[in-house]
Amino acid sequence: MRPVGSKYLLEQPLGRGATGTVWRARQRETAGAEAAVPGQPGETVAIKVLKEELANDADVVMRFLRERSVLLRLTHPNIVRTRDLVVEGDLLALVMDLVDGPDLHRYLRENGPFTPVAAALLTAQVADALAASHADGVVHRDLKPANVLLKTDADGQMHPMLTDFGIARLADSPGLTRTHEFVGTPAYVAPESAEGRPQTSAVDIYGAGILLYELVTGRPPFAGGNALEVLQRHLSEEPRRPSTVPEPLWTVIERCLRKEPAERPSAENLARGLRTVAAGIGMHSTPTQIDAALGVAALLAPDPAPAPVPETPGAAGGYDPNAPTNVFPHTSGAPAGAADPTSVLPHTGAPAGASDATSVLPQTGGPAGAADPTSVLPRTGAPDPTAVLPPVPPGPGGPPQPDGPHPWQSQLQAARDRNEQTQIQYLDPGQDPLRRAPQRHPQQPPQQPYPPRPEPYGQQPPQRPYPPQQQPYGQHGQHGQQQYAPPPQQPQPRPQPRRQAPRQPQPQPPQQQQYAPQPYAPPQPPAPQQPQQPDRREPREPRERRQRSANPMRIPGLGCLKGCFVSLLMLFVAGWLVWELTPLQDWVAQGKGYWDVIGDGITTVTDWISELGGSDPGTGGR
Ligand SMILES: Nc1ncnc2c1ncn2[C@@H]1O[C@H](COP(=O)(O)OP(=O)(O)OP(=O)(O)O)[C@@H](O)[C@H]1O
Repeated sequence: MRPVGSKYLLEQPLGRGATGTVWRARQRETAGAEAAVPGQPGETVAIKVLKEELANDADVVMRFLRERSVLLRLTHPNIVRTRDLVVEGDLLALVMDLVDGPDLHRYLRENGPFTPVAAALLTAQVADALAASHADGVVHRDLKPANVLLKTDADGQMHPMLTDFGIARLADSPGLTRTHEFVGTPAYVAPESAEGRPQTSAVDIYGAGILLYELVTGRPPFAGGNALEVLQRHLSEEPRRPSTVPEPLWTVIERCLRKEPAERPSAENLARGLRTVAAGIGMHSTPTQIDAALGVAALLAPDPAPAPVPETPGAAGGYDPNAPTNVFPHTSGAPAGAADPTSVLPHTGAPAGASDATSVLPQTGGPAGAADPTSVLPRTGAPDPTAVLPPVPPGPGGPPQPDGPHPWQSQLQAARDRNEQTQIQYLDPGQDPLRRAPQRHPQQPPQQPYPPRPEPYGQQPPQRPYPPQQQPYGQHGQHGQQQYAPPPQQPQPRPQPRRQAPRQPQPQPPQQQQYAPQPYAPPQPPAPQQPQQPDRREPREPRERRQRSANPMRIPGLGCLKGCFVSLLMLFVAGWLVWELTPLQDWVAQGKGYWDVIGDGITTVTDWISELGGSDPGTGGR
């Protein structure tokens, strides 16, 4: 068991993420006044120990200190509370409430998608948490199922708890993002983050839209392919409505996933809209509730003053001068200088004497032209591509100076260039040189050069096989958060056939029947496929089944049993013919040896020749 500071003992790792490892830990002593929750000796907590490379980054340490008061004061029933922040030597750790339950990512993997009602109600609570944090000026920026923990309360209900607030921002380091390419998860990244445009709290709404989509379908809308391809899809592809998503819920998802941040709803309106939808798509919805759900678009007004994300880590406000004294209580045993604020902060270039925590998230961006270092794609129209990486004052131990474009910039630019150069041309099959070659199967009609791509969501992961009366999420119209949470004592049954369902798609009754029988149009057919997927392979022609030879006498290379048998038969017959038709029998009877027989044969032939010569002397004498 490893101590963290003087107050905590790490007991057991709970999981590892991109930014660190989360441990189950125990409190040794009550923390000091600097902690938001002093805790009691023996209490169990969760501690996220940030990766060494983060802890060793002076810029990260500075922001860790600067934002501590923001993180510590962020409290909401759907936010995992940060109790304390520990800086000790080269260790940075966040002490949190321990949430005894799986994260949504794991839960989805193990239980399959949620019903639309359940997904809407769950996401509404996540939106509540976002509304609270946005009101406080804090943008999460890494919203994804893995960052939503499911907490089981005393009455056995589960609630979503948003965690990892501030971590994405802590990980925003020019040095780190240059060497580690990307902070964030491509499947959940908003287009403006991907492109390096200024970010606001609307990035969290985009994340909530992706999360909601994944809850009802089992997968995020833009997934598959490498990270770069996924980012491109965020930028250019419109999400399509899967047939299992009811229309009002799709209205919400679609609004959250708008490419233009200003068109996305505020977190507060999102929560309200989702509850309205949940009430109107249930099995027992009243006509009024159904009408309200169908008109949900009117509720989804954007945030008139979205919380901005500071563009440059070094330029965001200043640090709390009180913070070091609050945060370094455990450093007595640390190596000299390592945790000393005076040895860390000067390298960061942070303006000295900056004020309180509210200044951590300034209302204005950083220097013009600078962009968020977590941006992975170049800002459109930025005069200087290196502007993606803001200047960082050099200093011993400080992050390295940027000296060129971000690796992602070059990669994406190259990919874009490739895309622009590639012209899709549809060839007449008769003109296609590849098709002019002799055809193996001339009887087959020529195929289309680009057959339509199969609908990727055509095979939706199966929904939970709850009969309606067991649907824990189907009880709509009762807005209490307790209403839809699945009781953990009754783990969702997952009969074997469900697991196999994706491989053996069964004709299923439309999912909508389960929760919204009346108002919705029948599932729409998938939108026609854009023809710009040139790299889709044509489906392979089914191979002809190998057939056994119809000719029983065929001896392929004498390699088979039949061949051997026939060869033996032929040898036997040949042997018999030799025995019968040659003087072999006489020779054997006379006991002659092989060479005697040969010698006799030669003598016979020469005698016969000389006889021939002697019997026709006249011929020879003429
Ligand atoms: N407060 C907590 N209580 C209990 N378990 C937690 C807590 N916070 C995180 N975990 C668990 O720890 C594991 C790792 O969490 P972490 O946040 O590091 O992962 P991640 O979100 O995938 O990574 P990252 O956000 O750094 O990219 C997860 O499985 C999560 O369920």
